[in-house]
Amino acid sequence: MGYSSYSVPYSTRSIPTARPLKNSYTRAVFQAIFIQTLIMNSDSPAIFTASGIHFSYENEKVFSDFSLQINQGEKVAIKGESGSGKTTLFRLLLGFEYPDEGDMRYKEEPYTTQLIQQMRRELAWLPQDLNLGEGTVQELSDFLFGFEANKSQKPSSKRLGETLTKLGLEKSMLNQKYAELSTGQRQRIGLACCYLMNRDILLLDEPTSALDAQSKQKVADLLLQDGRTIISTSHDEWWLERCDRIIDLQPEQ
Ligand SMILES: Nc1ncnc2c1ncn2[C@@H]1O[C@H](COP(=O)(O)OP(=O)(O)OP(=O)(O)O)[C@@H](O)[C@H]1O
Repeated sequence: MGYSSYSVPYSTRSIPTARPLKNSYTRAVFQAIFIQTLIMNSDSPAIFTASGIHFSYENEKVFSDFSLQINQGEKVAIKGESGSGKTTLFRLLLGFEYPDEGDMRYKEEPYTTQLIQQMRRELAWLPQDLNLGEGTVQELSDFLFGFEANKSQKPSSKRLGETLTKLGLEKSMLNQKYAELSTGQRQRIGLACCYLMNRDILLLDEPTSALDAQSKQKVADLLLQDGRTIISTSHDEWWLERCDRIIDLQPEQ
């Protein structure tokens, strides 16, 4: 079975908001600003363009004539039933898989080895089952920001602690063993590191799957409020409602 996609038009979605709105005036202003942002986004340059993609694993057709475009600054969520190809789509965007047919572009340039390397330096990817291994949260951050590509963004312990606080975690968690934390705590630590890498594009696999309502709100406040391009996969209606656009991977009729 192959999957095609459609995007839910903005007009049928509720206006996303990450903060409670105090009164109708605030709401009107916020909506005006938000609608303006959408209009600006529609003119924004394309970051990823996939046209007429066909992709199969050995015995499994995943995409058949699949196309999408994601523009700079958009907050896009990819949804679809289990096995519909969300992770595979990420792998295609990241250049870990190659389409059997079709055209993949990053910033309007066709994929080449060199372009894929450049693209990976310009984005941060948070996989769903992030296993950072042994060590304290501080040690793991030191490890991640020890890579050549991340060195220039290495946060001080103070900044790292402050970011954890913004996500509802205690600063003292820096000294705790990562492996001994809860799934939701680990998820927020991954999100904090992704955020601190300061890349223009974030690919987030199920960013709120293990979080309660309060923690989700903090994640949305941190990640959905700036001009970065955010592409996420999600089954979470709460998160989907707060993204600008949903790409729904639908089984072919
Ligand atoms: N490495 C692989 N080799 C062969 N088939 C694969 C491979 N990875 C995924 N598949 C198959 O491709 C299809 C799409 O898988 P994918 O992991 O992209 O779906 P998904 O939407 O991310 O699912 P989930 O929501 O369960 O994570 C599935 O039928 C899966 O079995």
